[in-house]
Amino acid sequence: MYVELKNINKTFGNYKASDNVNFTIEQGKLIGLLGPSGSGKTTILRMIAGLETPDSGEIIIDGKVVNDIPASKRGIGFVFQNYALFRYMTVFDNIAFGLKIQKKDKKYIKERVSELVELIGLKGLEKRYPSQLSGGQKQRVAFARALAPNPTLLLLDEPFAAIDAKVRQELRSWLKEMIEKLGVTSIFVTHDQDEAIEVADEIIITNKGRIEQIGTPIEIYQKPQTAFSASFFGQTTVLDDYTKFKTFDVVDGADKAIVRPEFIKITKLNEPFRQKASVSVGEVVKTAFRGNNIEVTVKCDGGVINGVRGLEEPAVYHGEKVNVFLYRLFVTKGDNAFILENKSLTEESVVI
Ligand SMILES: Nc1ncnc2c1ncn2[C@@H]1O[C@H](COP(=O)(O)OP(=O)(O)OP(=O)(O)O)[C@@H](O)[C@H]1O
Repeated sequence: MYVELKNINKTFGNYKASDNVNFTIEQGKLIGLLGPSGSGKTTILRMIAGLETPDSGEIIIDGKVVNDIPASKRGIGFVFQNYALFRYMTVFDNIAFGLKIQKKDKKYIKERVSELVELIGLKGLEKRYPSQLSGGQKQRVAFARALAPNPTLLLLDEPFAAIDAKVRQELRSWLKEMIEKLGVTSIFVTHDQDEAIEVADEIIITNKGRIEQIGTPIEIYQKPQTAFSASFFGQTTVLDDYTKFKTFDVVDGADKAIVRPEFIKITKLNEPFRQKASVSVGEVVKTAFRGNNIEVTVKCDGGVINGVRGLEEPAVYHGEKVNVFLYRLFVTKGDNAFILENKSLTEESVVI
């Protein structure tokens, strides 16, 4: 394991920003720390960097406990959301900054900076000042500056937050490619689920100072282990009473049932559908064109749910009665989440 946090606690006043945080990260992985505002993501990053001290617990990097090692000696690169470039320094000098502090010789600095300028695709702009760069370019320079001293670990705090939507998209894929190519273990903080899904090899979900779940984006999306991960991730609707939908097991003491649009099949009454015997009938209360599909909101006996229909399927209209079939749902009980599959599907597979 390359980075390990063991029983980390950190309190600010009477607020527990880290509550017994434990996780391990393998070398070369790109990890997303994802959670709502105030859930303790930045605190974790700052403790790893050495900018904040845990009240208890151990931070281990490359097999060594680093709690007592100052930030400057941890060999970590840091990229902040607001670029934090030195305004009165050129691109070259910004990137060279860490190397000058390390007292590297001029020849080495020149070579290293030109290698990095090439890597970030800004060759020819070495003499520009930050004010003469776009947001995306500034963030690339910040990335190169953090990489210049060959850090063993790269920490990025909301690295895309200050960048406008279109460039952000480009920068995300660029960063992912770059980190894969360099193989440097990296942890980035985000509160944006799409960003975490798209960029991270693994996601650590934080909530109220605790770790809710750790896994690949697909694992967390498909198998949320806690009530929080089930409702935080993806576009969800909560049902009033899932037992009104046919062929599901009933969980004693369940609090909520959560569905995602891809768990639902909405069909017209006369449309052929294999599980027709197990559908519920609902009424369309809203339709919205979403570019690559139509979002359809249906009021059923068990609650109001959102599903999607493809653009090539026959249209459904406001006020129309439709069939609704739920493939699966997440049921929460306390902090736990369970996945319930529609029994009509399993029964059918037994028959086959
Ligand atoms: N130096 C500090 N002094 C006092 N309270 C702090 C300090 N740093 C963080 N906190 C508090 O600790 C909690 C967790 O903060 P943290 O910045 O780690 O959350 P976050 O998940 O990164 O949130 P955001 O997405 O808003 O940045 C917050 O309630 C915050 O106000």
